[in-house]
Amino acid sequence: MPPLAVTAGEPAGIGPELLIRLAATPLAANFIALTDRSLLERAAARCNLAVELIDDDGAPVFERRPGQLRVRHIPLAVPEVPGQPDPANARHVLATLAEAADGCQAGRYAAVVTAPLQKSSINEAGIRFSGHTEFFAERAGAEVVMMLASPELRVALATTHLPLSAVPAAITRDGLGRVLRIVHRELQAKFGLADPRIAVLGLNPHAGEGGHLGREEIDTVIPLLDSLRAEGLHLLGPLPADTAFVPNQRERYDAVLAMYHDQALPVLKSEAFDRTVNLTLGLPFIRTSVDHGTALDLAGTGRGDPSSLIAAARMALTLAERRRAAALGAA
Ligand SMILES: NC(=O)c1ccc[n+]([C@@H]2O[C@H](COP(=O)([O-])OP(=O)(O)OC[C@H]3O[C@@H](n4cnc5c(N)ncnc54)[C@H](O)[C@@H]3O)[C@@H](O)[C@H]2O)c1
Ligand SMILES: N[C@H](C(=O)O)[C@H](O)COP(=O)(O)O
Repeated sequence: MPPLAVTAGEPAGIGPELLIRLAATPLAANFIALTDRSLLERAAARCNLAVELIDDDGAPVFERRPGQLRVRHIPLAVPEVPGQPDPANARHVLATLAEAADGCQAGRYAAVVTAPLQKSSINEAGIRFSGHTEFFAERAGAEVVMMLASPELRVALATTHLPLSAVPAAITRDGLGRVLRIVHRELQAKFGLADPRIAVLGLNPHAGEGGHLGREEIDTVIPLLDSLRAEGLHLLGPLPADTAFVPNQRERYDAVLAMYHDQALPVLKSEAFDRTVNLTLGLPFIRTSVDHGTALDLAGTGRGDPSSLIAAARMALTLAERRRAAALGAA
């Protein structure tokens, strides 16, 4: 199988140090880091870890031993200062994402795993950018859905990185319908659920309280859910978001569709910050990521927790092996 591409994200964040910690694990996967080699050397020194960096020469990938990391060198514009993102490096960060996406599409990489980047720094370089999810969607020409998943809970988002004031207008019947179909299809394909049960949250408090606290549920969500149920999708809701995550509710669904970013991610991040993975549904390639940001307060200390990156790498490996087995079975 081709290697898994891993990006380092924001050079001044904890990403490069997390890549070094990932390389030190015995995880039975071949990785290729898409970043600047000297950035990784400095990160290894900060972590006090000896990692053998091997320049990628395009040769077939060897069996990786713990402590080894293959590197495709993509140069920084300026050396990093931990904790202080420099917009001069924004194009470097985007070049690593472009190589990851194009390499996955060309079959050079089996999947991409991304470390966190600093969205504000890319915007400060004058480049409009709202996240990896949107970048990869545009690069691949695909309609996608963001999902964050822990071993206990999966949450997909109807809207991602946009101001809260823009959310109600972004919840349309067509858009929500496309999102739900992608989530349904990907729960089948990626998680092996034949008849996935999706709980859809309301937008308003108490799912609109019968129209007294907002009409989006009555005007948009309920008619859509009714029509998708008639197509055979197994949908619950719209459920009031405040109680949708209590234990007896969780038994009723395989995934939740939240209307906006902060409606559901705090639940997941507060209970499983170290084992949640961000994955992009709908792409023609496999992409997983951490559930946290650049942690600028920890960058350079070597103390960032690599658990979410390791979980993301494990999930990417599982999904890539499953995809490969399905392709071989179909051949
Ligand atoms: N996948 C991504 O690229 C991604 C994900 C989330 C946030 N971000 C970006 O990261 C930047 C900073 O975001 P933020 O400050 O809201 O959140 P953050 O996750 O960077 O930090 C929040 C708190 O959690 C701690 N923390 C985060 N990850 C940790 C880890 N692995 N180990 C130990 N502690 C950790 C930090 O030290 C901080 O106290 C923003 O630009 C945001 O957009 C990127
Ligand atoms: N919404 C994500 C989170 O809160 O973890 C994060 O911002 C990363 O999104 P991208 O994978 O699109 O960069």
